[in-house]
Amino acid sequence: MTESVETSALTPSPGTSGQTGTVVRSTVLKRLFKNPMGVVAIVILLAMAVMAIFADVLAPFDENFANIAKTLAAPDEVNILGTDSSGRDVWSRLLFGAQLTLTSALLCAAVAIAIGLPAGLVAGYYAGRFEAVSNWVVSILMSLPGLIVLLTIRAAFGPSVWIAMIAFGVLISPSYFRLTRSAVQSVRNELYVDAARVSGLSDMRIITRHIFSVVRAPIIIQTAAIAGVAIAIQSGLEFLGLGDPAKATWGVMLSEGFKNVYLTPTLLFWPAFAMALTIGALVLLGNAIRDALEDGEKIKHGRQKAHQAENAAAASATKAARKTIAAVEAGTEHHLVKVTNLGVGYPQADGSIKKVVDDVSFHVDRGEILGIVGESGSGKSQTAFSILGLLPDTARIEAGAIQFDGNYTVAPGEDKVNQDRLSKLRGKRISYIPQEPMSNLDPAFTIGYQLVTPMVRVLGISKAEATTRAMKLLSDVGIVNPERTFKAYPHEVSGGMAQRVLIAGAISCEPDLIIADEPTTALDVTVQADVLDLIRDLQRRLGVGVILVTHNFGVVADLCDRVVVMQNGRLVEEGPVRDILREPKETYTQTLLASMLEGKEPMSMLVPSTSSATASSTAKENVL
Ligand SMILES: Nc1ncnc2c1ncn2[C@@H]1O[C@H](COP(=O)(O)OP(=O)(O)OP(=O)(O)O)[C@@H](O)[C@H]1O
Repeated sequence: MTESVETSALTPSPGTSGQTGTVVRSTVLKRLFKNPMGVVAIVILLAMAVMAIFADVLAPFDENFANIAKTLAAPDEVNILGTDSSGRDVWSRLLFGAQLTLTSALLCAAVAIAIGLPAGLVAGYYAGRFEAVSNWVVSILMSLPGLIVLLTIRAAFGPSVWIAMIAFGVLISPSYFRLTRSAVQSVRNELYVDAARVSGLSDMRIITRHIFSVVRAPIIIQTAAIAGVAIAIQSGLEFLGLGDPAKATWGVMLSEGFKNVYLTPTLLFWPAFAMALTIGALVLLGNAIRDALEDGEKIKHGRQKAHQAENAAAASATKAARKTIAAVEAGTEHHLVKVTNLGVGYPQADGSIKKVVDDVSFHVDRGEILGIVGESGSGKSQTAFSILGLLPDTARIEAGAIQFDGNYTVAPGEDKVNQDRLSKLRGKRISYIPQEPMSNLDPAFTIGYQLVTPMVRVLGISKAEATTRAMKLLSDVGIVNPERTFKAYPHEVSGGMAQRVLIAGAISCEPDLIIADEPTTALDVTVQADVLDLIRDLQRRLGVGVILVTHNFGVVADLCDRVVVMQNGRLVEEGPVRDILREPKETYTQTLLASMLEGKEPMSMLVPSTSSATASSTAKENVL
């Protein structure tokens, strides 16, 4: 779990799950170095850092060494950038200025992080009183006029750049607080955080290990921006003459340069140039990090570049293939759906492909219910989504073909589901019953509206006609009071009713194929049987083909004609349900069957029952 959490923090794309955080971190760095913008920014910042660190060695003079015999001098071999109005070497002051300006900017960011980050983490995670109090403090800090506060502090403590930057760090800390708090709020109820809690991890460990990883990336980006702002603010104050004249900072140099702008404009140019370069590099670095973290896109582009030549050849082959895609393999046209050697994969950050469906073949005919069964993660939904054309953008069809009613939706050689072809079928000839009824109904519209609109659009019937039809459909799916449900909003009906509504929606446009993805998982056991009966009944009446995705062999036994068993993305066994239930050939199928609730003895019987064996075998026979 830790790995996936770390991964998700750095690479929001789902396509990276399953990798270790280390792999992802190293690829983020790799991508950063591949980005010219990032490289330029890093080179500039490194150069500035070297200037600052080795100022004592690199500077030919002390920052305040003044040669009054040589004021406002033009550049020569001794003073390579000339001298200022007091005869001080501009190059030496620039170097010492880099030291002070950069470290004080970092101090400002460090103070802001030290206050804003932990407060944001705790407020976001615990909410409640701490969050309320922090919000108050943050509101007060944000309402303070920053410049006036800094001027007051300067008046009270003198012209110390350190004190000014610490104060500015405090003033700017709400930006870190708010950033962190919102990021934490968005994940604190995620299942993996709950799982970490349930597994007994302490709050501190959950926050530092699971939650902190979510804010790490935005904090880095924010810090690049804040450091730039700190340099600008600090220089601004010094430019106004509020800095310590005894210290060489870029702001102080700017102020002095301005006084002599007509005599020696370069005095103003050099510190301004150094500042612009540094702030620009910080902004570029922030952008480059952000781009490097936008994993999915980058992987896509990276792969596109890496395979440009390959793709060009493939594209022309695909074009040629497209012209001839109309003809599916002879003798297979009658199948409603035929999936042939399907492979689905996700490109990973390290350039590899994570195969989630591998060499899967099956077919579904009209009037038939095919069950796809397998444990969680076996690739059932990915197979169903390939047929529906609902795979995420990052997914690639690695191999094989899919045909619907005698035409390819994914022709051999194509690496994406053809959305042009699918959009003509989806919602019209192919419909979908999802797993989570509630989250698939829009809470902003009534159920009636959500049923009527697609019918008007797809079937081209009038609104009145669609309304009558919707009422009938609601009654067909067993809703007792169709009028009331029609007018209700999704939150006003139960989960079972919502699933019935979705089933009504799925059959409303008279499809040829219904794909139901775990249609009963989110429902109460008492409602599950009703919904399964309803699907069976509708399928018989309407003669549609159904693909039922489930992890439950009991559902398969109840409903399906044939079954496909999947494990780790591969097809393990296929056949008529009766045969598979009676004589499963593969060990995996036997294990799945054994895990069915029916046919099992209670695990902890208080009184051993001699009749349990008989009862369990009777239960299994009932299933069969
Ligand atoms: N966007 C994605 N990027 C990378 N891998 C993914 C993505 N979506 C799914 N997977 C992976 O594909 C594999 C198969 O997932 P799929 O959803 O098909 O499983 P399933 O058998 O339907 O399981 P469940 O019953 O839990 O939904 C899993 O290992 C999953 O992690």
